[in-house]
Amino acid sequence: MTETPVSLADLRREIDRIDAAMHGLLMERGEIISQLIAVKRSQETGSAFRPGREAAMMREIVGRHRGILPVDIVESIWRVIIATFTHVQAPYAVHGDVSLGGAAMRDVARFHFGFVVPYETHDDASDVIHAVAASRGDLGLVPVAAAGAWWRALEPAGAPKVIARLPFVERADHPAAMPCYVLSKPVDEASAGSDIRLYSVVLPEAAAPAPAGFEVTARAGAALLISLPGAQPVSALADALPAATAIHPVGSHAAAVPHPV
Ligand SMILES: O=C(O)C(=O)C[C@]1(C(=O)O)C=C[C@@H](O)C=C1
Repeated sequence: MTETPVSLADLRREIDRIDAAMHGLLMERGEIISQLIAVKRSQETGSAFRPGREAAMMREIVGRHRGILPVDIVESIWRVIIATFTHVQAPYAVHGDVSLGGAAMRDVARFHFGFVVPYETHDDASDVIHAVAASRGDLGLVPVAAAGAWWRALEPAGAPKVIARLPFVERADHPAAMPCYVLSKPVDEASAGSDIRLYSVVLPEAAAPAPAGFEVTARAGAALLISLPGAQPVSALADALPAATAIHPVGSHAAAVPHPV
């Protein structure tokens, strides 16, 4: 017996059913976010961002993804959902440092935060840090490779800190690939996801060698930005750098999600 081929109309009815279900679920998600706003207000203070939670969600989503839909789209859709629902909880803007290219920075901002969240450009990291510091709860985007010792402005206790590193999902052909740090006014480490802590280190002189066994994420003369995995205590850094004139925590971020996992 030959099977009756499924008609185009039947397939489109299936697509309509799935789209209606997805839209319904998104609206239901919105209702949960309304409840979450009330719970967060009563339990906590400060910013709505939970970058550690966001990284864990991306890990789950990328880990279970299968099929013909490119993982880029899945990542982008959920980034926009999460960023937009964060904006619904408490409006914020994203400030991008365009010193390494406006197009690449815009791609990073739009891919991860969508179009509802306002995006403003700045000529350098220092301007971004000022904008974040002067805001109620805005985010800054600074390329990891930005010039100068920009991270030194994050040293004072009340100054903005690194709370995430983008892209969350690490793969060779990422569509918004420029590595960037996300800055915000200080949040607690648990919220940021503390897989990797960042330290600003100042060596006694510009020519001094970087400490062996530590990942130097950025360097400008004597100023270093060092990434310390969660397992490595900061005392190890201090021990390796007896001559350092300063070691300051400047934030933390979740480890990237590798893809394929
Ligand atoms: O889980 C939370 O605390 C939320 O605010 C929800 C949510 C989301 O939309 O899933 C939004 C913002 C946070 O950064 C993390 C997740």
